[in-house]
Amino acid sequence: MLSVNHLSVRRGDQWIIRDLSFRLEGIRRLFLQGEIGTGKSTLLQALLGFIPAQQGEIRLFGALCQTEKDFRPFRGRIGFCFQNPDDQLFGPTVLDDVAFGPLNQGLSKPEAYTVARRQLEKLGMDYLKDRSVNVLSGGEKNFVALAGVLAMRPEMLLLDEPTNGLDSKNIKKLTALLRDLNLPMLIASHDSAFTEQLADSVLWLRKPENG
Ligand SMILES: Nc1ncnc2c1ncn2[C@@H]1O[C@H](COP(=O)(O)OP(=O)(O)OP(=O)(O)O)[C@@H](O)[C@H]1O
Repeated sequence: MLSVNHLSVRRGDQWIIRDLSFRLEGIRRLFLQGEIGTGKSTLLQALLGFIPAQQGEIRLFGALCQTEKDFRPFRGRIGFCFQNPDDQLFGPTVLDDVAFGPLNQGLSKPEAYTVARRQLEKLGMDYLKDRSVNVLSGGEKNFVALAGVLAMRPEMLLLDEPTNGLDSKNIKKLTALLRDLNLPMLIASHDSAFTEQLADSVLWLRKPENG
């Protein structure tokens, strides 16, 4: 489903990821951990082709992805939540935002809005549906961004710090929700309790030698 072989990624004049290899197969939850700045977000973005890799191989669903164009057909099959949900919410309302993905996938307007409403209900967020995305709290934004991603029925999830802005009750809710999804997922998280609850395995990132 996802395989990474000897991947190296540079940002500016610094190597951020050096010679990294791993695979994500089956219904597994692989967590990315490491100190701040060790490249967790960089890796997730490289896996979607948003940041180019200098060396190594990324395969999505078996296909070798090298240029940005190679990644495009797979982005609709992979649900990605950015570390900052403001980077992916554009509304205007919560319901419009969640319906945007299904509309883009070719559903009719009534179908897309039905899917969006159901997804918000599943997350217990339907009470937000008519609100502007600009007035949501940080935690609400996280859940709405996740609803938008799940409404597209992804085959794999890449989540960047999904517990940011959530209180313990909502971290529990998110944990249960992700466990019930039965999807392969790669999750960057600094939250050790959340990781312990969900991770099948953990990949530790370290700062590479630069020079
Ligand atoms: N656009 C950029 N240009 C140059 N360097 C960048 C850029 N974006 C990030 N970096 C650097 O790349 C390194 C890795 O950043 P990244 O955000 O991937 O780390 P992270 O492990 O996700 O960190 P955190 O745990 O704080 O979220 C950091 O040193 C960061 O300063």
